Amino acid sequence: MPNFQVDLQGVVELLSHNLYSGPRVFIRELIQNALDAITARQNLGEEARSAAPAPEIIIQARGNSLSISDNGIGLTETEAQSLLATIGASSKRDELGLGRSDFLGQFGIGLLACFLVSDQIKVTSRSARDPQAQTILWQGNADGTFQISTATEARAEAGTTVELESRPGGHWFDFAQVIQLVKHYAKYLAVPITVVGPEHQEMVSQQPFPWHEGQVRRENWCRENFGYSPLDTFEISVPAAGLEGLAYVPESRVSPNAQAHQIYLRGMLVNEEQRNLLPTWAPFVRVIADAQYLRPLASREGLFEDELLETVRTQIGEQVRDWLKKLGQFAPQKFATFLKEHAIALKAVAAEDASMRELVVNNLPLETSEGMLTLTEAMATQETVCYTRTVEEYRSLNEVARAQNICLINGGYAYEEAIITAWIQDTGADLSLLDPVKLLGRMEPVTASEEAQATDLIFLAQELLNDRELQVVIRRFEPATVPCLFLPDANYAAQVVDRRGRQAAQGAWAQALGALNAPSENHNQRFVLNRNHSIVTRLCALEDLNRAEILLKALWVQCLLSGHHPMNAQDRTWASETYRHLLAMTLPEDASGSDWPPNENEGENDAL
Ligand SMILES: Nc1ncnc2c1ncn2[C@@H]1O[C@H](COP(=O)(O)OP(=O)(O)OP(=O)(O)O)[C@@H](O)[C@H]1O
Repeated sequence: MPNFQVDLQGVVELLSHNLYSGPRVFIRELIQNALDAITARQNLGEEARSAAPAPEIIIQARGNSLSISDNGIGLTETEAQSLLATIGASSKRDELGLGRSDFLGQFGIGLLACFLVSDQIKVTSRSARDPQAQTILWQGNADGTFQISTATEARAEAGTTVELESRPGGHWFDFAQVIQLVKHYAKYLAVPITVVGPEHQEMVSQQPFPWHEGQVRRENWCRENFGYSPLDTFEISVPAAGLEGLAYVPESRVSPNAQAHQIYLRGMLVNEEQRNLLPTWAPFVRVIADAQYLRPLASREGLFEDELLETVRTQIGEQVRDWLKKLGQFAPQKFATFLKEHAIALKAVAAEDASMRELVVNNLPLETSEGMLTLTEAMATQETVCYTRTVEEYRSLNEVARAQNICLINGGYAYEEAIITAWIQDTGADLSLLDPVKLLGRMEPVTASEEAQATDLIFLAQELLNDRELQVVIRRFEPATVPCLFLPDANYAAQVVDRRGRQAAQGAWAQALGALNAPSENHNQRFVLNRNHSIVTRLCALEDLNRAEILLKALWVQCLLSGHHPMNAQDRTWASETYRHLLAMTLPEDASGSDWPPNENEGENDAL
């Protein structure tokens, strides 16, 4: 049966454009092969291991050519024939064809990356399996041809050398370039790598990972690599994945995009921007870690999403929670800074994640009518706790709610209502949206004679405010300094949001939204006059209904302004009238009161 034909150039094109981030990955693939060969030699057994020289990798960067030598397992002629020239063939898979966890390679394509920078790959190798093994020379070409022969010059030791020739004008094999690339991928590798240049040489691997360093160096690493000073650092470890690492929490808030982790596999860099290493609820932690057993993607530039990675995420998540707990217990000042700096990120996550919600609810103070309190503090110390959906509603009602022994929480800031409602669902806590009717129910009714005295006034106010579809009532409530109160109904916040949406919408959308969401008729709204306030007491006794009307309009306007409620055209006109009356009263000729109230028709539509 005929075999498939392979267009090598087509395959190399495919790798370079769809798999690898760029030609520079050739050096990573070569180092990984050298490292796997050293591991394979160590796997030969105790005897072979003790007879083998100390592992090392030497790279010669000569500008127009590059060679990399290892003293690993080497290749026999048969192995070279079957493994080097067959795309997809690899010696690093087990009997079931699965990648073996002690090797970095498994796909059998890595060596092809060399064709991204060279038209020729020359491999000189001597196998460590057989002391009598000959040195073989395999030469593969970008046009898809290859030759294999016995090398004219025998290697003294087992191992492999791969040589590449630069294309005209190529810069990949310059000494400085090679040093930079090797450092990038392999500076933490345990095996020594020496890069030899035309004039000097440099040892570039075997740098300690930051978790093997003292605190000062750990922090410096963070500044140099993540670009910020850490508020705190803690070690992480997931034995099931052979993972060790260091987690950094920034001193001040960082953009969510900064949640990119540095991940290494057995000392080789896989990805500097790994995203799925931590649970999404921990955007305030950035990690550098090295793992033995996580699986890389074929591109080797990310991690394969499997059960082990899921375990890593869960266990690192638990370690972040432990760190938070300890920080709260033993470093309250740092913990406070953490909460302050990362409040928005914490709240965003808490709206979705129950465990983060617990942390936020127990530790993040919210604005309440009793001062800054955490949700659990408010629930533990206050008899009745309610929340508002908007900042405006909170501002207009917090003093009055407080006086009626209701602790009011401002749920108008980002994520707060979502956290509160989710927490009520989690715990069944006795906490609800403030119902203005309930607030009204807590106010003291006036006596029958006071009610009778106020009848005309209430009737007049009802008539004046006819368009607002509200009920005017009179009660006694604290604080006595508040003469009146506008109590929107419980859906008020939703209406405000709706209204803002309609105002922001343009053209046809505005019309469509307007038709769908026409302002609803609302008879649950109340305008409450406070009989405890001296002006209201005097107003009830006032027989001059002209004056009463002016004062009622002024009270209404003041009530809207102090509660940050929206004003319509009529409210604005009344506001102008009120100011005009005030100004007229303060002028010397009007101070006698002879011309008071001033003529209603003068400057009717003047806006102040
Ligand atoms: N330095 C080396 N020493 C010994 N054998 C080598 C060396 N380099 C490559 N080989 C052999 O060539 C095979 C193919 O290498 P290649 O880099 O293409 O794929 P791989 O390393 O097996 O898998 P991956 O594509 O995941 O890197 C390897 O499996 C290995 O057997």
